[in-house]
Amino acid sequence: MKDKLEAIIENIAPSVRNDFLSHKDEIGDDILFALNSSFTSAAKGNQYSKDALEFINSVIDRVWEQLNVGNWKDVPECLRDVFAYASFLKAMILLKFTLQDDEQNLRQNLIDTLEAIDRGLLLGSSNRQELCQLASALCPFICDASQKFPCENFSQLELSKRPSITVPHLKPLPSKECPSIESFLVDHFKPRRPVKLTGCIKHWPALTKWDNVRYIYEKIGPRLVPVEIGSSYTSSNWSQKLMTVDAFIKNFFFSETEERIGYLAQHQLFNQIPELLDDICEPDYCVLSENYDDPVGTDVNAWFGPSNTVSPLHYDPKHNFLAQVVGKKRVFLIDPKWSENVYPYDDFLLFNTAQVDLENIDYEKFPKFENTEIFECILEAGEMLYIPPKWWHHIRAQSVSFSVSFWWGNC
Ligand SMILES: O=C(O)CCC(=O)C(=O)O
Ligand SMILES: [Fe+2]
Repeated sequence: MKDKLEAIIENIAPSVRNDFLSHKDEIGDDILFALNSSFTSAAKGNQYSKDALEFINSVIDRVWEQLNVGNWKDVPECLRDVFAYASFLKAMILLKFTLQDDEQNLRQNLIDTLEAIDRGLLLGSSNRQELCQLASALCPFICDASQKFPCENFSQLELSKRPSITVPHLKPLPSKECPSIESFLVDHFKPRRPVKLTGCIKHWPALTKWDNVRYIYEKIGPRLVPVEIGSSYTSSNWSQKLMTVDAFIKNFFFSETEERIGYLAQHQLFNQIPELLDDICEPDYCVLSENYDDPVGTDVNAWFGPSNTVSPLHYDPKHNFLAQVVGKKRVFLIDPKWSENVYPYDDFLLFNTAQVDLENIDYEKFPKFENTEIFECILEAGEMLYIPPKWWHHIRAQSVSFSVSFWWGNC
């Protein structure tokens, strides 16, 4: 194992160094000095590495503070690059310790190393390929092959115990079996009409693999991911925390005492762990676009959680396929022509979220909602829901659920 890890670092370290040296003008002299000297000590792997670790930690702390100032979209790219370089160097230094250290500290050192890499991937923007490669090489050494789980498959876990909510004026959403791209274009994409599609993702390996607890544990268990905690993002008890997938599953799927809901929601898991892309496939319909002159990619997000996660009524600006891989979800959809009836928040952060809560509708406060037409659909594993841009949707998981969303269409 040590030889393999050593070889990987030797192989990718020079390209990381070349990368930050080529950006030296944007990085600034003091940070460049810190990165360079950390690199030199880490490469030597001698007793100076402890100082190098402190040094690089201070760079990481400093950049982390700067990353947390203001709005995320305004953060300069170069700061995120520096965060990635520093994270890689921290991982390199920690791995050098690991390679010199005795077996006793080995696993903990590897866990700390992977945490540094994942933080680099979550907040940084450079050297993604190198960080991903190192992370996936570390994972098998951290997983415990003798780990026991309370059940083999997620779908064996008890179904939702909460009473289902009552919503008036429900209409069932139409469903189609794998239409041609042409008929999907004419009947749904152009007129922006939602539909449930069956038979389109049945070839995905994820459909059989992701229900298996051991598969998920071995593939992504040690990885650090953002988890939303609380009943929904509009509630006052809501927070976000970074934790490993393993801890997330233990605390929020298997624990009998945990009352709170945890949700790995709207996370670009496939950018962080690209090997998961082998298990899924972008739907062919995503070739459709509203503007072919200015191609933009598809945003792929993971939504993984226990029963009863709720995404409250909101809309998104792009076309969306929500593909259900494990478990089932109940979805409510409302045409944008009824937007006034759902009382969108005024707040600039929540402008795409409705004040009307479908879990508990307050008709006195929101009288116009009474006459709103609502489509309902139960999305089962193997099915895919087309949600057109600006369509309001409220989604509640009725079991453990793993979905993948594709936001696409360039509008
Ligand atoms: O599945 C969910 O909880 C929400 C999904 C969603 O809002 C989306 O894909 O845009
Ligand atoms: Fe959404």
